[in-house]
Amino acid sequence: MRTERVLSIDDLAEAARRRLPPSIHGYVSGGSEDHVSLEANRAAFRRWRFLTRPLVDVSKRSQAIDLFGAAYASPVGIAPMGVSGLCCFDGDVALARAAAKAGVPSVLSAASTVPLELVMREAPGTWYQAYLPAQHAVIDPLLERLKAAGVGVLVITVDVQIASVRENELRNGFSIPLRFTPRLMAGGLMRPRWMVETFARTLWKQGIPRFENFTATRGGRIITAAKGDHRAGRAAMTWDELARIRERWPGRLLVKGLLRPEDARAAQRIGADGIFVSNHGGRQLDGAVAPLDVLPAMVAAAPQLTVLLDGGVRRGTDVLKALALGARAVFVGRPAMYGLAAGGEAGATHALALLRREIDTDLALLGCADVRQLGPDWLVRDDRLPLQDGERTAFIHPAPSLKAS
Ligand SMILES: Cc1cc2nc3c(=O)[nH]c(=O)nc-3n(C[C@H](O)[C@H](O)[C@H](O)COP(=O)(O)O)c2cc1C
Repeated sequence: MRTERVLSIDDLAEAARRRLPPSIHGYVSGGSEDHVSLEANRAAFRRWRFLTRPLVDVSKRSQAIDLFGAAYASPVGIAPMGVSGLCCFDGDVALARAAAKAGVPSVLSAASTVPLELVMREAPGTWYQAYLPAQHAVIDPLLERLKAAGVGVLVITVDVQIASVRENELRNGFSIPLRFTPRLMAGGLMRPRWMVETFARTLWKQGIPRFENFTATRGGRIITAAKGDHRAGRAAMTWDELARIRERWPGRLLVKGLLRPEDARAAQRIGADGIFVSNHGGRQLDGAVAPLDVLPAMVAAAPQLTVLLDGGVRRGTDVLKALALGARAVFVGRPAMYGLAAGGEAGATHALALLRREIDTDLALLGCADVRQLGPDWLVRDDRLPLQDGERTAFIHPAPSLKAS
C-alpha cells in the first residue's frame, strides 16, 4: 500500500476491498439485515455542525487524554474485532502493536487467534474483550487467566446474545466457524496477494488457526464448529452475573454494547468503571439506535462512568463531535481492519495516523486547543438551524468541565 495515495479512511476502505476476497471483505464491511443501523451510525454524525471560534490561540494543540490511569496520545482506540487473522497474518498482534506504537488503547477480541499472553507481551497494556456465557465454570478460570497475563482492562460485550443475521455473509458463503466453500476459495484465487501473504503464510506458520482466547483453555480450530455453538450460554447473561464478575475482577471493568440510559445507570450501580455506547457497528440488532444519538443521555445518566463510543467514526470531525457530546474517547473497528487488510501493521498505523492528523487540523480550525475543552457548546444540531442569537446550543446535560480522569 502506498500511504501517500491513501488520504482518508474511505481510501483505506477501497484499498482493503481490492486486497481481500469478497467474502472476507463482506464480513468486515457488512452489517446485519438491511444495514439500517450501519447507515444510521454515519448519518448521526452528519446531523451535527460546529460553531467555530477563531481568534483564539491554537498554535499549540493537544489531543492527549487519560483513561483508567493511563495516558494516551490520542482519543481514538481500536475496538475489538474477531478473526482479524483473516485480513492479515498475525492480525491480532499487528493491531495491538499499531495501537501501542501510536500511544492509543486497543482491545483484543475474545474471538482472536493469537494467544492473549503473546499479544500482552508484544503490546503490554492491551485491553481484553470477553464474550461470556452465564457459566461460572467458564468465567472464573478465564478471569484467573486474564489476571495472570497482566490484563488490566476487561471489556464484556453484551450485545451478542446470539448470532445476528448477516445476509451478505450467507450469500458469500462466509461463516464462523469458517468453511472452505467453493465461493470462499474462488474469492481467494481472485486475490493472489491475500492467498500468499495471509492464507498460505498462516497455514504454513501456524496451521489452521484456533480460537485461543474465548475461555481459559485453548479453543477449537476456526473451521471446526464448537460443541454446540461457540456463542452458547451468552443469551442467559444478566446484570446479576456482571455484578458477580465485578466482585471477582480486580481490574477495570467495562460493559460494551449499551444504548439505554437505565443500562448506563445499572452499569454504574454494579461498579463498572466504564461503558462502550455501541450498537456493534450495526452488526447485531438492525434498527438499533446510533450510539451518537443516545450519547448525551448516557453521559447524563451515569456521571461516574467513563463513557466511550464506537460506531461510524471515520473522520477527525466525528471524533470531535463524539467528545463534545460527552464521550471520553472513541474506538474504531472497520477503519483499523481496513488498514490491516490493506497494509498489515503499517496499514493499521496509517489508519490511526490519518485520524490523528485530521483531529489536529480540525482542532485548529475549530478554535479549540485541547480535546479536553470540548463540550456541547461547540455544536449545534442541523434541525436547530438557523440559530437565533442568544439561543442555547448546549442541551440535555451541562457542559462538562475539563475531562481529565
Ligand atoms: C470485522 C469485525 C469484527 C468484530 N468483532 C467483534 C468482536 O469480536 N467483539 C466485539 O465486542 N465487537 C466486535 N466488533 C464490533 C466492534 O468492536 C465495534 O463495535 C464496531 O466495529 C464499531 O463500528 P465501526 O466499525 O463503524 O467503527 C466487530 C466489528 C467488525 C467490523
